[in-house]
Amino acid sequence: MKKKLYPIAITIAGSDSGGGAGIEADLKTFAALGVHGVVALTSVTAQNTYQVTGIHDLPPEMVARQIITVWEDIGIDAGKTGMLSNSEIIRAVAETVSKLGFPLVVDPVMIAKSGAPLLRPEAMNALIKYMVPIATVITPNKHEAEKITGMKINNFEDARKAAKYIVEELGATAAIVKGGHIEVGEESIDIMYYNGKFYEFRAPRIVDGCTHGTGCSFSAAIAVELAKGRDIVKAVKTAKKFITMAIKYGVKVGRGACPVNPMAWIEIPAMKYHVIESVKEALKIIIENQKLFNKYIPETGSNLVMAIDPRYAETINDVAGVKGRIVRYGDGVKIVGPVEFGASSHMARLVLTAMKYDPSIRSAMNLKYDEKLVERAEKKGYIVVYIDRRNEPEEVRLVEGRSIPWIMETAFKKVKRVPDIIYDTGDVGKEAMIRVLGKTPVEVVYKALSIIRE
Ligand SMILES: Cc1ncc(COP(=O)(O)OP(=O)(O)O)c(N)n1
Ligand SMILES: Cc1ncsc1CCOP(=O)(O)O
Repeated sequence: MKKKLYPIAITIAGSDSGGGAGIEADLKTFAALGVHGVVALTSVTAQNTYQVTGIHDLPPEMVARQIITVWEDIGIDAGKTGMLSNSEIIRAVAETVSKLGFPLVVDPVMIAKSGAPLLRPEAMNALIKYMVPIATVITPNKHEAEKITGMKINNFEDARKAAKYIVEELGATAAIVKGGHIEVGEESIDIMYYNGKFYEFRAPRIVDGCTHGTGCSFSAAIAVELAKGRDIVKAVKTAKKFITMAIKYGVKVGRGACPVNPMAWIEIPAMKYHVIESVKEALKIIIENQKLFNKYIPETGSNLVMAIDPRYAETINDVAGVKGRIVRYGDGVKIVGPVEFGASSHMARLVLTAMKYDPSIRSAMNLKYDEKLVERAEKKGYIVVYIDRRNEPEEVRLVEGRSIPWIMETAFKKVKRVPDIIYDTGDVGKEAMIRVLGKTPVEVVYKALSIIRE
């Protein structure tokens, strides 16, 4: 069968005016995972990260009409439901989806993270009676699974029983009981029952991540993978990876539970590509001027680095640099290895610390200390800071990796901003060094060239 270039996924769900959950989270998820998303809106909510102040349900015929209208022209390969709000909407959706017959992920939304009810109490039975049997996959959390099954879920054994019950007694094809609030440990474990077997999906638990919209985005990601024709197990595996990243790199806005970030899935790889290209572009300028740089490459070698966006940069693995560094070679220089993330330790930590003070400073390079370079930098009006490494406290010296952050912190304290240049004249076993900082590698290299040139 010929593969479709644009698989279509539908979200049948409510709108979250805060942009974190509901159709807003679903459409971001659809786009990030590469399908065309279409919508049947069920309800408009006035909502932010900590409260829901209003709910306005659409007429059930209008919900059904949206699904049918999209189907007739664009087609639907798979769908998901979110907030269905009342029993009339549930019936209209169940009837329409059953007629059209596409795979459906049911996220049995009942209560918002903020605590507001999103399903009327009168609709609980309709949800169990009409939605569960047509679910290809249903994705309840602990509370939702308890409501659907009438069981108490206190551990993974209970979660297994509930998942099996939802499939064997209530008629879903597969049921995933999400482990977010069950036996809280180092991992977040979801339990799925499907085709007579149990499956576990594990991911490291993100302690301080953003969770508003988690259920929406997770179920939307499963729907995407089903729309692409993946089997249920593969679809859930991808969705688990996807949601872990969306929680970890959440959108830190609002006073309540901050929203997940489905765009992280594509934004981070795109950024990494851009960062690598930026370092490479600047390395070309170094090679074009290698005779000038030759004299100013330190014995330990030089590195040129750039970090990804400060919203995402955490460790040296988020900073790209030259593997094996830049070294002196004949009367020029040699770029020893490829540009890679995690290739630099010293300059990467310098930039990570600088970004805490000024997120726009994402790049740096080190040069051999020469007083002429310092003089020229001062003459040019750069902010230049001298650090006396003999003042490095004992507790900093003794801890691997603490010196560079200390140098940056001390320099910042002196001039109340991230300087253009931080230099030191060395200490026992420590080579004297000039560090040039800037927004981009090209800016850093031109800054370096401007003080190297006589
Ligand atoms: C319109 C709308 N739909 C669904 C939700 C639920 O989202 P959230 O409160 O973050 O809970 P989960 O996504 O984890 O189930 C909502 N708040 N609004
Ligand atoms: C600044 C510096 N200090 C010791 S080695 C060195 C050069 C660059 O090191 P890295 O490749 O770890 O950034």
